[in-house]
Amino acid sequence: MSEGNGNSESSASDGVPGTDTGASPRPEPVEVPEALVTPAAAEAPEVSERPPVFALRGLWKVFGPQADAVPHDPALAALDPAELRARTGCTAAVRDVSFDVRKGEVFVVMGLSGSGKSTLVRCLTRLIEPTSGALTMDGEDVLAMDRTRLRELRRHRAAMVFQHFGLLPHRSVLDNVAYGLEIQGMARAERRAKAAEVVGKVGLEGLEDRRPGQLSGGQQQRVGLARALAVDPQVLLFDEPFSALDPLIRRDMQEEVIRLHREERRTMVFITHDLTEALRLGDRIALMRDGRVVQLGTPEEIVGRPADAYVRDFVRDVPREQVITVGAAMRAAGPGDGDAGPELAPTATVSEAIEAVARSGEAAARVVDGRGGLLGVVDRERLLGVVAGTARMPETARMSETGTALR
Ligand SMILES: Nc1ncnc2c1ncn2[C@@H]1O[C@H](COP(=O)(O)OP(=O)(O)OP(=O)(O)O)[C@@H](O)[C@H]1O
Repeated sequence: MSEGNGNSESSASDGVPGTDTGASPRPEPVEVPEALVTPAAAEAPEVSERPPVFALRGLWKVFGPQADAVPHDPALAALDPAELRARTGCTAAVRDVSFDVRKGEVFVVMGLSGSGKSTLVRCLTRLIEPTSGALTMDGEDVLAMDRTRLRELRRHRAAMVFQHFGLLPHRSVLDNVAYGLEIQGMARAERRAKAAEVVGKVGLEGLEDRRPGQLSGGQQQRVGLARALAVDPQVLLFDEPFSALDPLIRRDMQEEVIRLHREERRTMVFITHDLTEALRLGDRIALMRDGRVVQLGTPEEIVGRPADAYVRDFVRDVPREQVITVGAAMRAAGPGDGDAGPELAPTATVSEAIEAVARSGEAAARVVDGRGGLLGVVDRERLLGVVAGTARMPETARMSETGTALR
């Protein structure tokens, strides 16, 4: 068993026909989250300015007897999932997907069961072989890598954290954490020292000598996370790591990921079918449906400006005021706007602005930059418009960055 190369690990839906329902069901209502502010947004440089780690262009993964023909035949490529299956026996799990995962971001792949999330993320390290398209990591052609180079990629550069922790039952926590380093050939003393360091990082001090069976689910997942971190990969890939955990533990683990990301700024790709989790963790979210990326954007963009009726329906129950910032909701300042009302940074949420305005008794809040310069104003009407879903969010360059737009 190895999560280093991950070959023995498979998600519940891998290879399980019947998880593809063809027609996409309606999304489940979301749990009402407390604060959905993008975790790294405030301090990080613009995501669009960072170099890509993974770059995907026109990537396809088709399962079935005529797989290779589908991407190259416009008539077949245009069929909906049910028609494609009926005509060819094939499932296009990933359809013509293009995007960049940028250095230091938490890139969330979200979608309902069967939308292609696991297949897509497994294609990144060729645990599943893409059918066609282009894929690079740090500019290097992943599809041209030989076995040795691929193994290196999986062991050193991109580590996977799975839902089923894949821990070795007869080994201690410390030796489980050290496992990836052992595969890399690191000497025992050195790898145990490194593992001990990482155990501390994920809050497992004192449990080093326990066996996995003596740990709770949350603790086991921490071991899985520590094992992936121990090899110091450039990218962490999470495949629904927390979906088996109960809600409170799950929340703890999400906080853990946010904290680790704040500390290390490691690039993370995180699969989830849970919108609340996606909004909480993601710098950007790729929302998948039937193998396609139907929208790619920040949580604020997805909630504030859904690309189509499907996305709108998906985010319908999200408390918009907790996601949308005053930077997006503000209007230009007019005469007399400059001197009254509380001051807010553009990254403050509408919810925070409502509270600030209510406390101040003023009619509006002023949105100011770091030096106190007035950027705009959010008045009561604007704030209510966001809550009611009637406010129009401004178009930004990043909002138009969908998979297809990149080609
Ligand atoms: N080995 C396979 N052979 C045939 N079809 C497959 C295979 N693996 C996945 N599929 C199909 O590809 C589609 C996408 O599956 P995938 O597991 O990537 O979805 P997912 O979004 O990760 O779903 P879940 O959230 O349930 O894990 C589904 O229709 C699935 O049935």
